[in-house]
Amino acid sequence: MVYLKNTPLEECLDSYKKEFSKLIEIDKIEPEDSLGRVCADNVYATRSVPHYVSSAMDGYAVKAEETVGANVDKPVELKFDKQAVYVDTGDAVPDGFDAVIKIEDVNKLQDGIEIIGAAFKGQHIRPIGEDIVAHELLLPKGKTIEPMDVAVMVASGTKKVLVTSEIKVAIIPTGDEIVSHKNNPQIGEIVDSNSHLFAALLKKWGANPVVYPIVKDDFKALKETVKDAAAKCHMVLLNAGSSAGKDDYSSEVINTLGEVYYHGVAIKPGKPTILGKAFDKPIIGVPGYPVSGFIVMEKIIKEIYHSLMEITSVPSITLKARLTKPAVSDLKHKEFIRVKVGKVKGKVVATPLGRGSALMNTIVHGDGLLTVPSNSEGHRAGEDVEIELFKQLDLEKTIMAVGSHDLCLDLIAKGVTPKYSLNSAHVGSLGGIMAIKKGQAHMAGVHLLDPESGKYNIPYIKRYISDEKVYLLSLAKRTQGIMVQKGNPLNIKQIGDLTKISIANRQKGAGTRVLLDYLLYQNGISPKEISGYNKEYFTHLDVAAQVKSGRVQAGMGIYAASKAMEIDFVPVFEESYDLLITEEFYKSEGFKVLHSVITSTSFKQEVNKLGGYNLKDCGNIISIEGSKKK
Ligand SMILES: Nc1nc2c(c(=O)[nH]1)N[C@H]1C(S)=C(S)[C@@H](COP(=O)(O)OP(=O)(O)OC[C@H]3O[C@@H](n4cnc5c(N)ncnc54)[C@H](O)[C@@H]3O)O[C@H]1N2
Ligand code: MOO
Repeated sequence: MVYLKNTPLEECLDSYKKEFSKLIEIDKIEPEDSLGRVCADNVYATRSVPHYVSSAMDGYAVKAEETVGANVDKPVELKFDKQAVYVDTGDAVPDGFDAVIKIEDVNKLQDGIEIIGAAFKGQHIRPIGEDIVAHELLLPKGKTIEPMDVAVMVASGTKKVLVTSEIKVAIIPTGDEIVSHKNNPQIGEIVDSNSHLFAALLKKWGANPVVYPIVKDDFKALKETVKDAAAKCHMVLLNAGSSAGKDDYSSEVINTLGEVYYHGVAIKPGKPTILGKAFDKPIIGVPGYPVSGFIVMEKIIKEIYHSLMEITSVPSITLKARLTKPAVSDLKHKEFIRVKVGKVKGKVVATPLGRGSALMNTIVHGDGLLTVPSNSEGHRAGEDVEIELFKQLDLEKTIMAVGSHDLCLDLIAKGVTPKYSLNSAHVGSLGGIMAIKKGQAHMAGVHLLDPESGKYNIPYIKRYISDEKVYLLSLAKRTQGIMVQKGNPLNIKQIGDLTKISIANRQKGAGTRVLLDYLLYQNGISPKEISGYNKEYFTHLDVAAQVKSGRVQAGMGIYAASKAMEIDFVPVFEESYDLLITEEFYKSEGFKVLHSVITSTSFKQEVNKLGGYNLKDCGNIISIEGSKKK
């Protein structure tokens, strides 16, 4: 079967947008009801603000020329009514008066005031139109109305504002496996989260989403639903069924009702997007994977929506950052890579996150997008790139943690919020040490056993970080063990038992993998004797999930992960999970906040609730001097 074409994004958008005339329906509404709506015409002020000469302070209106020469040695006296009139802030300044002296700067007498300083003409006076002048342009056509826009319209006399009618966008979730979030999903069933994502985005943009009930993979049912949606809405989004699987009907349905212009856009994620037209309306097939859906909404649907509504797009917030890891890309697609951003040693750094189109967490925990154009193979680590931020970030208040993951880090993240935000990227203990060495992180979670000395972390830190002083904060002693299926049906008791079963392992450089290697070595077992030794997973929870699913019978990990996955645990070893900290971060305010969280009673209580941790040394810090440091 011939798969989809791969048309460049800009080419698709340019020609597709031209297919549709602008939506010219207009509502005339009161300004107070207009928040989030889009101006269908320029809005001009009908009244100046302020519309009379007013006092900016509580005090006395005076005539500037009568105050000339006043000083401490020669105070000037001004009589009430003719020379000085009391005014509150906002009061009209009487005719003939041209300055206001603040009440605290006058000495009140029986029949007037005494002043010890001259007032200049216009002092503390707000002239007519100081803020807004009648007939000036308040809001241009195409502007989305914000809270202060409502206020200026009301203040400057707008009685009715012309806004573009809210566009109705149909969202049709499809797929035999898709169920409502109100159901308890069975194996093979997937909760419809996309409809909620799309509806929320559309609402944020000011559109009116209409979510249809989930439609099964049935050509006729799908066709009827699209027909109904096109009759009732301005645009139709068909979700999933966009690729070329046996039950992927979106393209066929659109072609039957109208025409498919493009099937396959050269972007990643989002490749199988379908741009079509039926009944003169845009009918768009959005890919099923949630991140693909998000990118297609942001990069395609938003553009089309803005074009139909003649909305002026607000440019996104961008920032230059240095990549901590390579971001490779293929030549065929424009790729949108999610990244985390932080500031370490005065440099803004960005760490690429997982690429999977199903990974919603990369949007939730990510800070922005790195766009790699087609015809580019991407970027090397250390290159400066531009990041499009999801939201404004306070980089001075961001703590970058790169290294091994532990559930305690999530509790620390909760504890430092809202003063700071903890950004963590999981690259294993060794990856964390290297990130500290390269100045790409403030701290790294580490738990690496040195097989020769039997000591944790310090030998590795000394080996890899030789030219600077760093600090090691003891977080917890963690019980590492063998995670097994509930009830331990295979009666696994020790490392030797792993030779009889299949396991899931951690990635190279992960402390848990180093520990497994050490224990295998001590027991005289070669990794080759362990089935599944080369199956790599990035977190304890990933391994626990493999065990829970029954795909493997065991995996090394921490107690808390087995507890979270409701499987069983055979304790084997107590290891040190520490935080490696740069000197710069150690001396910062952020570290003080972090340390106070770690040593708080509430943090310790929460860690103890997770189980499998010993906190006797928690919070202790040692410094490690680089051997090459002069
Ligand atoms: N043989 C090929 N298969 C696929 C290709 C390909 O090139 N060749 N492309 C992959 C890419 S890339 C994407 S993206 C997806 C697009 O899939 P569809 O749009 O056809 O959607 P489905 O296959 O039905 O579902 C994919 C995935 O998304 C989940 N999904 C669907 N709807 C929802 C929803 N409402 N809420 C949450 N999640 C949803 C669905 O369960 C699947 O897991 O195709 C690849 N395949
Ligand atoms: O296009 Mo898919 O959206 O790459 O995952």
